[in-house]
Amino acid sequence: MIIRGGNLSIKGEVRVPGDKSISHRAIMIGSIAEGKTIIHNFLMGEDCLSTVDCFRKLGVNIFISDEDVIVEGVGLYGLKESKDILYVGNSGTTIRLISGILAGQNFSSTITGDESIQKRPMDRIINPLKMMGANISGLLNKFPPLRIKPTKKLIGVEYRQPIPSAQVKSCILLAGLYADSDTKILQPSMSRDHTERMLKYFGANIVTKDNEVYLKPGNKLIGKEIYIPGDISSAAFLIVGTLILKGSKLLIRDVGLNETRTGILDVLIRMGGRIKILNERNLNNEPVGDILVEYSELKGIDIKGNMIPRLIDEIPIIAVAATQARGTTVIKNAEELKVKESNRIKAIVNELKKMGADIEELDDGMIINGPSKLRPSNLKTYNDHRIAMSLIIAALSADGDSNLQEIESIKISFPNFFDILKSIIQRI
Ligand SMILES: O=C(O)C1=C[C@@H](OP(=O)(O)O)[C@@H](O)[C@H](O)C1
Ligand SMILES: C=C(OP(=O)(O)O)C(=O)O
Repeated sequence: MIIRGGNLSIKGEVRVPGDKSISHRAIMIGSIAEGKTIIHNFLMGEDCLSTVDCFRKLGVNIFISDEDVIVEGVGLYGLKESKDILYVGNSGTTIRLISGILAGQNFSSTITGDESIQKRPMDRIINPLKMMGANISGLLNKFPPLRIKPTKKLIGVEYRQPIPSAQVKSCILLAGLYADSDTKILQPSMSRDHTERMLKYFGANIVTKDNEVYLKPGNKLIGKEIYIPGDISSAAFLIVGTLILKGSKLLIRDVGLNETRTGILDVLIRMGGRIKILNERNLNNEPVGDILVEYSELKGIDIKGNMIPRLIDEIPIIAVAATQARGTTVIKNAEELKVKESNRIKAIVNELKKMGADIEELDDGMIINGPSKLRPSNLKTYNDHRIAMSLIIAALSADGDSNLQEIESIKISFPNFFDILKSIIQRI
């Protein structure tokens, strides 16, 4: 696809599609709750549709109409064995969270996904699930396909997470619902807490204190009505586009502002970004608000430590912002980026370098010196949605035509990305 950059600004008011993490959890927790769950503003991205497909295969009725989804929950013990292998497509969240639920069932399951999923590490869930008594194995004990068989009983676990992963935490908590004793998770630093919030909203006995989560199994989960806020990870591309394209100003309405996800806003504000939060409120146990952003002169900063899990998926687009910032941006402690849909450190460094950015790869991050005038280039997306959208924003700021290969992955998390962009981009 050709992206024509140069002399552009972003103007207007938009909503981004529903949050991907919360959409997955609404299907999963709705499926094992009793009664109906009605989900508004569900993300119709391919990853969340993979979750829908898996739970349908497990015998759950899920009805999709426009943006609403109705899940007829079957209760904790109402899932049925799937005749087919469960296929999660490109979705790490699906395979890791569903494994926690399947570990507690009295039937066997096999789960796999696309080429990228087959290379992503699953020992991080296999090990704690085994500590809980689960009968789970993977290829070389690490990779999909995962095979989960019934176990006599699951026991609660006290698990100290070696890395701050929300997918691993959620997997253990979902398995913990089926255990016959309490589960406690100690996180090295706080990762996104949507599972904890939603389980509580559905009636689970779950408490978070500092970086620790306690779950007492035994409560029934009861179906609910859920309004899913806009995905801050999708909003991030529009926010950075607005910050770096001269004369831009954008209002993004109804975005999820959960503190475990707003690292991107904290960092961009520290870089000098003019960003305001308006109309803050609560939607089914999740904070939501509007984000007003304007073109800004950015400066380089250091991004590391506990901040990383709060913006892990936004690092590629932060790298794009950093190429336009005065001074040096150093991103460290982000080695997790190497085991996402692609090696996102290598991917974004290679492609931004082609565009003329002064950027250096580190083992756990990158160093970017700015500002650089980016030039149009022939760019690869590594079949990774976040790399594709980050490069499109970079290409919009370059004078001339860039050519991007393999952009279909954008449908994973932001299916109407181009429609939204077209509605707010102005040629000047
Ligand atoms: O729990 C979730 O919904 C997610 C957690 C993060 O992964 P990790 O838990 O592997 O850090 C994130 O990168 C992913 O996009 C979604
Ligand atoms: C890493 C991501 O998702 P997942 O782990 O669910 O594939 C992402 O959306 O950036």
